[in-house]
Amino acid sequence: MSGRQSCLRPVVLASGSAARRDMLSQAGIAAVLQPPGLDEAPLKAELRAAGATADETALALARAKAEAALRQWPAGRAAPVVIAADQVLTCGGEWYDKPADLAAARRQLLALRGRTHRLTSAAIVWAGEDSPWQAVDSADLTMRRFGDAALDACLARDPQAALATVGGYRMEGPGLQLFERFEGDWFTILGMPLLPVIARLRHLGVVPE
Ligand SMILES: Nc1nc2c(ncn2[C@H]2C[C@H](O)[C@@H](COP(=O)(O)OP(=O)(O)OP(=O)(O)O)O2)c(=O)[nH]1
Repeated sequence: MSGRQSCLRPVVLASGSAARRDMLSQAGIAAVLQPPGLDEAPLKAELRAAGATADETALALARAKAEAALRQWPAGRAAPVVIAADQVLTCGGEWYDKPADLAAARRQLLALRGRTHRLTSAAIVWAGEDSPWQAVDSADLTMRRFGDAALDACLARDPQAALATVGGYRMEGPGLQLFERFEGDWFTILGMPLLPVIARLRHLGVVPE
């Protein structure tokens, strides 16, 4: 079969993330989008209070999103292959969440200015096994000591990024101007360790070897 998806099972992306939607689609993976509708905050707080690491937290949240999507899957339809992911931002022992508004995004970016923060992205691929396949990867991103003018220009050019991303920036957009360097996988930064996920889909026969 050509490079078409060969699996009879639908692939579900349990995410409302445009970045995850786009990276799968651009890689030629057709997925049904099913945002999990999960309130992550209480689970994240519980995990942190229990001393979970960023890796453990991102994996647990990704799994919770996959479970939420499976609960919504219509009975009687072919069981899907579910992909879910989560991303955690940490810096100097502090954990950061998606900014609530532009002012919070500005404060958060000022807090990260001139420092290196870590993005930890976890993915779950669940095809009905007792326990799902999982992968977690991190990238370290160093921000310049940018001026207020550069920050305000970035927020003005890409206000959506400030609210749709955990860091308040899009690396593939004007946010890149705030950075000095980064080390790690590009897709991990965008929100999901994509190559291991595609390798898992190959293993499951969803995409050809
Ligand atoms: N386009 C883009 N998105 C980014 C970047 N860095 C982080 N993100 C996005 C990916 C995720 O959508 C978001 C991380 O937050 P979450 O892991 O909680 O996912 P989100 O709530 O967006 O979607 P989901 O929980 O999967 O429904 O930040 C970037 O540089 N570019």
